[in-house]
Amino acid sequence: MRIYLDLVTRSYLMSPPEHFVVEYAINPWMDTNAPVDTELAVKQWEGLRETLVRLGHTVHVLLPEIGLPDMVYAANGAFSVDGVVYGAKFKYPQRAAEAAAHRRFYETLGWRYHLASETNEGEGDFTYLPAAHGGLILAGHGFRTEVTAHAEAQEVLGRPVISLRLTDPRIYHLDVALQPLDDANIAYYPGAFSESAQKVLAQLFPDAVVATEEDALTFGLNLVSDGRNVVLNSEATGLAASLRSAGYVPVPVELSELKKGGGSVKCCVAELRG
Ligand SMILES: CN(C)C(=N)NCCC[C@H](N)C(=O)O
Repeated sequence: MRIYLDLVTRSYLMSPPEHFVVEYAINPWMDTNAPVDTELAVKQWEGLRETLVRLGHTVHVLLPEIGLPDMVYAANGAFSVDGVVYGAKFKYPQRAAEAAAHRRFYETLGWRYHLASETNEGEGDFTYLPAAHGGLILAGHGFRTEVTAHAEAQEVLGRPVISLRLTDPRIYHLDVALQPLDDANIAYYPGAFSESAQKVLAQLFPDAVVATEEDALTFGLNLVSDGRNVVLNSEATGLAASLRSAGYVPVPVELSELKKGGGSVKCCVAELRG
């Protein structure tokens, strides 16, 4: 039987997809000719927000802005650890203005905000495990975040950063390939990483839930876990079964419209680590 030591109430930031459309293509999932149902996207997003609230968590809402259709992917706006925020600096100009909206939010909370010099996409490519090896940041590079941002994040946040190179363009952010399940363990798909990164992950996380390519491409790993409940895309039925066998409680949600922009559960949810 699994004992849920890490189960605490968490705080999240989400931004509703009121202006969500696919009018540019900056990742392999985006097709500007495929119709998007914005109303359905809002309904599905609301289902995700309600799920997190029902599980006992706090969800703050960042007002969406006209002309920033990807703002719904709130995880990409910053990365915070212990009330210190490393701001995003987006790779593509289409998303650049989102960083300022996130900055205003964190400054309202009174958190210390650091403006990044290096290109990075917040929690898209950074994650934190407080109880792994004394507190470890895992960071992806290869498609969006520059590896130089990993060193900058380590300086700003004062935690060791493990750099992991991503190699599959369909899996262009770390949070499509790997997510923490609790404060010390992860689920990940090895095939998304370089051989060396795979060795590093196997060494650091011998008890990880190892996912398949299908789990990753159904955006199953783009999950939000509170240490017990794992909220994940309803298409990822294989990963849900693996998580259940490992002692977690999968909580499927439908987010088909937001997959058209190249994201799912985790992309829509920034964790506020105060
Ligand atoms: C899980 N992923 C990939 C995220 N963390 N974010 C989704 C960003 C989608 C946006 N259209 C883009 O391409 O930037």
